[in-house]
Amino acid sequence: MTFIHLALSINTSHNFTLLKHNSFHPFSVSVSFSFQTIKSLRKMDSLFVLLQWFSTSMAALLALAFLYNLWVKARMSDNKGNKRSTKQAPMAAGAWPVLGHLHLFGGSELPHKMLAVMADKYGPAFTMKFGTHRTLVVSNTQIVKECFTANDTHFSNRPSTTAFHLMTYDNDSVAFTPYGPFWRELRKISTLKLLSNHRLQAIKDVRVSEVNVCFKDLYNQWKTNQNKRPVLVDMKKWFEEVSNNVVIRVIVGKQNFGSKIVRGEEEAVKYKKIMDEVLRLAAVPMLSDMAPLLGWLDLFQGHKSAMKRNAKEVDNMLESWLEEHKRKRLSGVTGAEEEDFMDVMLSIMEENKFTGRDSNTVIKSTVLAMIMGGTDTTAVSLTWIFSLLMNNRHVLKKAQEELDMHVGKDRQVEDSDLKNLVYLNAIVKETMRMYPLGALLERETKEDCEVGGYQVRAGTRLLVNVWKLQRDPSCWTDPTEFKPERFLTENAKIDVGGQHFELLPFGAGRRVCPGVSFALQFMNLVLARLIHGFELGTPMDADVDLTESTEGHVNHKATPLDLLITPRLDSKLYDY
Ligand code: HEM
Repeated sequence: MTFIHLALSINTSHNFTLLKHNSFHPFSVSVSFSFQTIKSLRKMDSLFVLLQWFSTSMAALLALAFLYNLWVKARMSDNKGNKRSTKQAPMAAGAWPVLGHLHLFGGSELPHKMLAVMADKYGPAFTMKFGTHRTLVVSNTQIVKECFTANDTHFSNRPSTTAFHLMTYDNDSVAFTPYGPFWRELRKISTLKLLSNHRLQAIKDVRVSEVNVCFKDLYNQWKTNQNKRPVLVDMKKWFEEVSNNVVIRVIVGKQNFGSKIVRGEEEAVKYKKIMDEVLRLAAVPMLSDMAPLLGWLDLFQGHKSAMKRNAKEVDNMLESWLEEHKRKRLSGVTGAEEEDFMDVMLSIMEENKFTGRDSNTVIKSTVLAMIMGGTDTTAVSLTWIFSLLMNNRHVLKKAQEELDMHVGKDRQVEDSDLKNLVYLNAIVKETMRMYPLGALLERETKEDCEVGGYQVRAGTRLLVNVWKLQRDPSCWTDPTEFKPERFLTENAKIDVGGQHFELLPFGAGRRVCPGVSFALQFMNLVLARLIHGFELGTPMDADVDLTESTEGHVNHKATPLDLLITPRLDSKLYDY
């Protein structure tokens, strides 16, 4: 009401001023005409009704304009009332209706490399349209820092896809559920009960024993090799095997599971088949995810029904593991020291039910998120580490010297040695700098915010070009060269935990990867054991092909990594 009154008084006095001062002005003709018209109308009965109608309409209009103005002002200022920019980040040229810039992708060029070239043209923050999704692409340390510090709560949702929705219980999953109390609780449980340094220490023996199984197997491959010459090993497969051994053991308690995949045991082989299918289908581009208008075309490809079929198999597998765990708990077989992550989740869910959520689904989704987060990622990273080492033999030699100095040649490397192996640690960081698995990090804004001086509207997707960031010449000297030494000298203080925005292989902010310590501890142990215990070579001493693959969600090496392996320690040390 107050606004209407205010508007009314402004309206009246304004008209009056006009009438008074414009008598001889060219405008005065019309103004005095209106004045005269109103005068004569006053004589008619309807004059007051008309005047009332006119002023009420004007008042309503002005009130609306006033409210609109307030709303615009509110959009233009943040929670603290500071003025927000109205500037929009530049939009890349070449967007098509419906598809946006999607048509530019899908060729042989890797998306992160294409976006890096575009950033050189449009700047460190620019906008694109992926189908109907407006997306802000950022690739500069300062701007990325703004996203994950001042604006972190805004950017704390991760967009899902049809594949993840159908196959990974995304709404109940720590990896995809929207930021909020449920996510916070799941994240706390996963961190405290599986991924914290304390928990990693507690399950150290289990982890190391699973690594040992694979090393024993590697040694036996050489031992049974004719004439005990170097044996050629498919290292990509071997890394998958060892990472599955460790992750499946600590999460669902199954021993030597990854090794059984190779030996052909039914359950392990079935698991591998199902998980490979999840990864394959998750990499299939679905039009409905980008341009809902064209979503009907997905029907012709049949991927959606394949996803549903596979989701059923994933669920059956997890359900049978859950039933096994419940039976064991009922029979009292599980002691506290033998508890795996699924056991821990079961006991937590017995006491702490999430309202409106099915406990079994929450357990299955969390277990699946940990398996998916922990296996492929570490195996692919190890493949990159060894590929780079084979192409930089001086680095390999220096790492072996560090091991010989700290560990000697009379015993195997232990978990406790890792903290002293600074050069090895630098090799891992340098590899993750050059070949980040998540070359593009994706998030979504929940609210309007400002990034790099540009207005970002709620619902906009954020794409951080980690690959470009980690090769930025203003942050890194000789950025395209493999130089682990940089992490011992000029970049010694930079780590991978998400606090240094020029190096983000595990992401940043609230949704940073919770498995950083788990992954580093595991990868450093495998790296140390392998280069300490074996001489490594390539067939014909050739360089390893470093082509990155355009398929899938992680940035992996396109071709196999076959290495020649020969033990370098006394044979009695291989009886792990
Ligand atoms: C070399 C190994 C690994 C790499 C490079 C990696 C990388 C990443 C990245 C880039 C993200 C997204 C972070 C963000 O949005 O800011 C992520 C999320 C996640 N990772 Fe990892 N990861 C690795 C190992 C692991 C392991 C070992 C686990 C668990 C056993 C794990 C579990 C997860 C989970 C659950 C999330 C989702 C977190 C959330 O949304 O709250 N990751 N990881």
